[in-house]
Amino acid sequence: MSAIPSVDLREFLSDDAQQKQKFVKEIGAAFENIGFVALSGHFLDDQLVGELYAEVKRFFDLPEAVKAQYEVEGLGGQRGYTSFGKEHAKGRTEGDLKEFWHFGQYLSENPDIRESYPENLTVSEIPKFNEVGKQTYKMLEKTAQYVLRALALHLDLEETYFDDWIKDGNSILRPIHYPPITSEPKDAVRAAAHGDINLITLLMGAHGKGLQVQDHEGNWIDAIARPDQLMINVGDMLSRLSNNKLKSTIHQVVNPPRELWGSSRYSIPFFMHPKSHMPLNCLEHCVTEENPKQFEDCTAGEYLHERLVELGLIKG
Ligand SMILES: O=C(O)CCC(=O)C(=O)O
Ligand SMILES: [Fe+2]
Repeated sequence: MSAIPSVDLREFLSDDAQQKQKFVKEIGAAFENIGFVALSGHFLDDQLVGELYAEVKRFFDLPEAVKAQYEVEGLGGQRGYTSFGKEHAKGRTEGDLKEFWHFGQYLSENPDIRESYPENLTVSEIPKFNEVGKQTYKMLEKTAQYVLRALALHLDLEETYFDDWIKDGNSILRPIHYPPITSEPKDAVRAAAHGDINLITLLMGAHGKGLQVQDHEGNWIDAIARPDQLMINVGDMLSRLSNNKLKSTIHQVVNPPRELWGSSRYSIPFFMHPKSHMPLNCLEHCVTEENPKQFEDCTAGEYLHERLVELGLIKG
C-alpha cells in the first residue's frame, strides 16, 4: 500500500454532487497532510503519452551540439534546453544530475500575453516533438484547472476562483532526462530535496522508484504512481496563498542502486503557474489566531524571480 492517497478526477467531473464532494474532501485532506496525491481520470490518453515519451527520448538522444543550439542565454532556462548539471536546488552548489526542456505558454492573440512571455523554441530536427509537447501542455493545463476548482471549494472560495488567474498563465511543461550514472556521483543526486515553486505540479513518469516525499516525521517515503495516474503536489505558491493550510512537501529524486546506474529516468512535470500579477497574499480566512500569517505579501511574478535566482537559472 502506498502512503500517497489516490483520487479519481471523474468523481469531480460527475453530475453527482456527493461524488464531487467526496473528491474535494479527499484531495483537500491529502494536501493538508502529505501534500501529494496520485490522480486517475485525467485528460491525457495513452496514445498521446506514448507519443510524448517517444519524442522526448528522441530529443535527448540528439547530439550535444544540436541540443546546445536550443540553450539560449538570457532566457533563464524558461524556454528550450537546459544542459546537464546546470540547475541546483536552493542552498546547494552541486548541480542536479539532469538535463531538461521547457515548453511554455502558447501565445494567444491576446497582445498582453504576447509581451509577457518568451516564444517557445521549435526543434527543427524533430517536428513532432513540438506538436505532442503542445497537445500535452493543453491537456495538463485543463486537468490542473479542474484540480484547482476542487481546491478552491476546499478553501471555501468560489469554484472558479483560480480560472482567470491561470488562463494564459505562466505554466511550464518540463520533460527531464536523468542520464545513466557513469562514475561515483559523490554528493550529487538526480534531484536534490526541494519544494516546487508554483501552484500545483502534475507529474508524469513517477512509475518506478526514485521520487521520494518527506513526511511530517522527516521520513522519506517512496511516491510511486500506477501507469494511469499522475502524481500531483502542492507548490510553494499555493502554500503561501493558503497560509500553509495546503502543504508544499519537500521531495527528491534519489540515485538508483549501483546495478541500475546504467538506466536513464525520464519524467515530465507540468508546473502550473498563474499570471505574474496574481497576488499570493495569504487568504484572509486562512489567517487565524492559531495560524497567524506566515508569509509576506508578494505577487507570483516577484516570487518566481526570487526563486529562479536561488536555483542558479538567472542572475539576481
Ligand atoms: O523526476 C521526478 O520524478 C520529479 C522531478 C521534480 O520534482 C521536479 O522537477 O520538480
Ligand atoms: Fe519537484
